[in-house]
Amino acid sequence: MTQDELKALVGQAALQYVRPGEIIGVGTGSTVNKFIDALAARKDSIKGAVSSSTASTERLLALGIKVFDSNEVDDIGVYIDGADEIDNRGYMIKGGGAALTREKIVAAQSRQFVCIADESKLVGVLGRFPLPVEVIPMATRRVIRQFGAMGGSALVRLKDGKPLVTDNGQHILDVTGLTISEPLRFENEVNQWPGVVTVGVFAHQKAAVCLLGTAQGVRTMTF
Ligand SMILES: O=C(CO)[C@H](O)[C@H](O)COP(=O)(O)O
Repeated sequence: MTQDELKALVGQAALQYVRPGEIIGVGTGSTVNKFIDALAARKDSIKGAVSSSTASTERLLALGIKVFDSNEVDDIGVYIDGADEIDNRGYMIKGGGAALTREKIVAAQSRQFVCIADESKLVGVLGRFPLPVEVIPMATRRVIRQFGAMGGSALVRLKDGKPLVTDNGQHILDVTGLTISEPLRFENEVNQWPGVVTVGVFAHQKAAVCLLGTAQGVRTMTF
């Protein structure tokens, strides 16, 4: 099976976590796009969605799914999102699509995080994928230096030759050279650096379930 087919497989499998009458949380990325496509068949059974990006919002609206502002909603039953890496404890690196801050907010608002990913995303230790970090532009140089002191190397993510601007008006650093063996401690530490909006380690908002697309079918991991 191709990676695209594995993504479609887990996107479809995630429908089992969508309960009638609920508002669901929807993440961002190519795997979530497969989930949104599958959700179209169930759109009349749910109340609507809270979305983690303008890209997902547009896709949901185009299918006729109501999108609520996160501040309008008290309770989200399930949050479905992809990951750039996931380990066997449910800790993740996210933010490859630059939506990490809103993803963390919606995940924190939800009772259950269901991660959908193809098997290439499963790692022993987090850190192979460049770690996305959303930063306030005036803090960029300082935060780059702080990652340097930790042994990492941070670069500003570019789009069309200019710093990418997130949905929140901020920039993204991609950090390589780190091995994140203690994700909770790492997330706590980096979150305290002035100017860091969100670090792409999802340890406090880790997955409860991962639907992993493999050549043998969907493997369900629970944490
Ligand atoms: O965190 C994300 C976006 O900010 C995505 O979940 C992550 O990048 C995975 O994307 P894809 O499903 O396209 O591989």
